[in-house]
Amino acid sequence: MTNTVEQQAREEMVRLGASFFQRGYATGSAGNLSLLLPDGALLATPTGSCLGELQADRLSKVSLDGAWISGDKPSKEISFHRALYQHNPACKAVVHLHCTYLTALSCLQGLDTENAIKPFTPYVVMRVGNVPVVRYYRPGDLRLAEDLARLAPAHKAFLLANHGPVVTGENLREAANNTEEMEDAAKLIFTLGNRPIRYLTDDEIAELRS
Ligand SMILES: O=C(O)[C@H](O)C(=O)COP(=O)(O)O
Ligand SMILES: [Zn+2]
Repeated sequence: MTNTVEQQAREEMVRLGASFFQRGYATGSAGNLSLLLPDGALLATPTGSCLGELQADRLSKVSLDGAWISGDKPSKEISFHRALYQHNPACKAVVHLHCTYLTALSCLQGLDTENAIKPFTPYVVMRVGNVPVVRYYRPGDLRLAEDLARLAPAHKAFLLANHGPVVTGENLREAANNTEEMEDAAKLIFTLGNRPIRYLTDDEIAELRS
């Protein structure tokens, strides 16, 4: 019987997965979630699982160095989740989705690889700062983990080219909120289309970061 804190973490992952699925942020078996447990192990969604149908007692438990401890077989992308925890101590949870607008953004040519979401509202800056783009690799390729490990010390959120977002947080709820804020920003980008945007000035951005 897992302890109360772990059991609550399991139930929160199931609840947030279901919320993402019911609101259309996740479909089919796309996406994966993880969080850092008090004992230093990771709780993660099993490979091939539907975020809308997670079962608390079947969630994958994995050590930070990658040993499969219990539950169903972990996500094929557990390597990039681990890389984020190992290279950014502030990272306590990771959300990866194929949500529509961020995935569409990830497919555009000519993205600024330093920051895919040029600030035009305050919220992405306030929540996650710049969102670097990781070049395309097939899902599960270990080079995703290598590239994210390099970016992790200085970033909280990332856009995998032609794939979708990877977003961290100090807990799973914050990583989810950060993800949803980014998806709203991406939706605004496509809503605004070719209309001239008044981007935030450097001073306005600096003020948000102070
Ligand atoms: O987000 C996804 O669906 C992953 O990119 C993927 O390919 C599936 O991986 P998982 O092993 O089901 O987490
Ligand atoms: Zn994916």
